[in-house]
Amino acid sequence: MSNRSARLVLENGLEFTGQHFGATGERVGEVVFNTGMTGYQEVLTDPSYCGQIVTMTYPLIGNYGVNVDNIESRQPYVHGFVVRRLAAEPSHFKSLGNLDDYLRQHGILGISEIDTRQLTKAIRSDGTMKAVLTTENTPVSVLLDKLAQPLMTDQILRVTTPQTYRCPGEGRRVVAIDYGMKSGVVRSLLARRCDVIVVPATASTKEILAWKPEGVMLSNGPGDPLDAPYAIATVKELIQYGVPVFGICLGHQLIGLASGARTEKMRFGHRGANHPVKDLRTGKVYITSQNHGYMVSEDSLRGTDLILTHLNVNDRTVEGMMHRHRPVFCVQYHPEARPGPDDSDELFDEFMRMMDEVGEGRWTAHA
Ligand SMILES: NC(=O)CC[C@H](N)C(=O)O
Repeated sequence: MSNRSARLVLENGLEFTGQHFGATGERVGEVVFNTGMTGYQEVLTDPSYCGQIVTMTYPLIGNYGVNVDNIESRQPYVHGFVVRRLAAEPSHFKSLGNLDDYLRQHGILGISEIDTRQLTKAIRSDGTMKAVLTTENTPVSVLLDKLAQPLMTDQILRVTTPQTYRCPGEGRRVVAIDYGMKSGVVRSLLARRCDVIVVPATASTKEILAWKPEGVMLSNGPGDPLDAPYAIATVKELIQYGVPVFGICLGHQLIGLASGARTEKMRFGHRGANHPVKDLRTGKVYITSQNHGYMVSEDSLRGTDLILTHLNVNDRTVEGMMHRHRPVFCVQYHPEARPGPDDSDELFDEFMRMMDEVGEGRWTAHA
């Protein structure tokens, strides 16, 4: 191989050769595709992608460079980044540098000049697969042996905040459980003047309630929700206690599991900025930002206290639920947007109203 070349090898044996950018080395992950035309920096820094190699279906990436505003966490968490063409000379008034340098600084491997259409079609037909991205000369047989090993299952613990911290505000006190939270979630709460206390994923119910929260926010996060039994147990206790709870993405899945519903792995998931979701309560359709590979199974809601509130218009999968007897609701998509549309921003207002109603003793169950 030339010293600029890199390879992406999938567990089904498919091999792509391209040009490397960013860091060098070898890294394994689950290969997934995102269909957003923009938003690569938000994708790179969304901790929900920890453990995954992401390919962008839009063919030109890096064209507006990198800046300090479009980040969703402390650092990029993806295990690799795959693009068709990397823009050599970015142009944007906010741009502070290029993607190549940015990924190198953060130790993330990138590969360009890949037929991302073929790769995406392979993922769509064979489902999400393990893959290895390498700039080394490792023989394919050795790479495939590596792929035979199970992937990590402790992503949440790798990305959650090690310590509790506070983003002060004058308004309602919200404890946000950080399972790998995008900063957009805190930003949306602070925009509503909330006093936000961010706690680690392993925080106990007692620790959470000691803050006397008016509401609890369950964040997005990486991996299979079944790999976090400690989180399912805490969410179950919080629901029983009766504190208002709003869950986003992984938070939604945890509410499902804590209430006796099931989750399952999707064939290739939803990752992009234009997924249509219908609010069954109003009939209104929203264009949503999404990033998930697991979902709550609709048939498993039967017999639980959860009511289906939102459905994906493309494939009719569960996109939102609320609790019959408790002030708890959640969505599988991202009202905090970034990347993607702000259409669902009002869900944060719904959370504010719910906290007011509970605080003033006006909240009534749905049953
Ligand atoms: N963005 C998220 O919270 C993703 C949730 C979960 N890790 C999934 O892939 O389904």
